[in-house]
Amino acid sequence: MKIEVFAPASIGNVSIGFDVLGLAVQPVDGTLLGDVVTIEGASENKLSVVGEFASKLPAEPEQNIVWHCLNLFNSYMEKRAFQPMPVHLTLDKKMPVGSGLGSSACSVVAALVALNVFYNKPFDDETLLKMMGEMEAQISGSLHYDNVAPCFLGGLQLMLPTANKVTTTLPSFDDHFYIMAYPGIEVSTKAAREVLPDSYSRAQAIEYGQILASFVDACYRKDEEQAFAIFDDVIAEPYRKHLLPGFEQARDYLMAQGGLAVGISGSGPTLFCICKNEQTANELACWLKENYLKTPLGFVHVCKADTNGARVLN
Ligand SMILES: Nc1ncnc2c1ncn2[C@@H]1O[C@H](COP(=O)(O)OP(=O)(O)O)[C@@H](O)[C@H]1O
Ligand SMILES: N[C@@H](CCOP(=O)(O)O)C(=O)O
Repeated sequence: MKIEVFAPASIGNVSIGFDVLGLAVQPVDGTLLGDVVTIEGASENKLSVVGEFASKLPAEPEQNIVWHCLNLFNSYMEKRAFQPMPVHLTLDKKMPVGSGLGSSACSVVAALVALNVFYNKPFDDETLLKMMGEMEAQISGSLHYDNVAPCFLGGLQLMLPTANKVTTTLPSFDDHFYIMAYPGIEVSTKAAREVLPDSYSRAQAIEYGQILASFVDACYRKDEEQAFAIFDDVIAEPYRKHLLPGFEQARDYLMAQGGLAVGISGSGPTLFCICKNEQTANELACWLKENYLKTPLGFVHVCKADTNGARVLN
């Protein structure tokens, strides 16, 4: 039996919900923007890494997060007195690393979903999410679910403060277009977390809470005007924007040309821009290709919300 699982790219934070809001996205042209993990039985555990961005990962398979996922999954199996089997995992690394597109989350989610399907789903979604969070924390230095949750479950996910339920799906603006512009340079999530202040003022806390609450309320009422009226990232963008060459100029241009909102996807350097109609999205995508990309590895995709999340391909 051979199982192939795809896990999509995501926008961490979505500007206004630092560590607590995330949206899965898929290009409208059908490109698979995400990682694919294939699993099959084998005589011993093995990980092969292929794909466009395979060379950007550690050469030793044991240092790949997919290998850590296998070990973690097997330890959960043993705790439940299930006997894990040796498997051959193949990671098709389609996602650039350190991109702000939730690249490590794609590998983590695809690997853990593939393992769970291979063993006929011994673990429920909540248990899998906890495993995914643990793996993401290992890479970025602290626990945040805003990439793994949308990547796994699809759509717009709001992380909850409760212990027994990690995330809930918000009604998203599914008709809108999300332009994703990856400039082709790397920004490490761990390093981009280290530039943030340890504490924020009372005024900043009030502003953050008010903007996020206003957006969530608007999602439920499909009130686009309220949702995007104030879409300011007061937690991360002011401290991270210097890591993204040309971000401020691009944001100002895109907003002046009809973008509804512009922000840093995850910890960057990918920029996202939300548009109401496809023609504007295509025009702004062309401008970003010419003005925001820094190396030949960069790309721009016009996307929609991916409401499916991780899925078996075959
Ligand atoms: N399968 C994998 N996918 C992505 N990164 C991986 C993987 N395995 C190990 N890594 C390492 O984890 C780190 C991921 O960096 P990070 O900035 O968190 O990426 P991203 O923001 O794109 O998720 C890099 O040092 C990378 O070498
Ligand atoms: N909330 C995190 C999101 C990181 O996303 P990534 O795609 O850059 O890994 C943060 O902003 O640190």
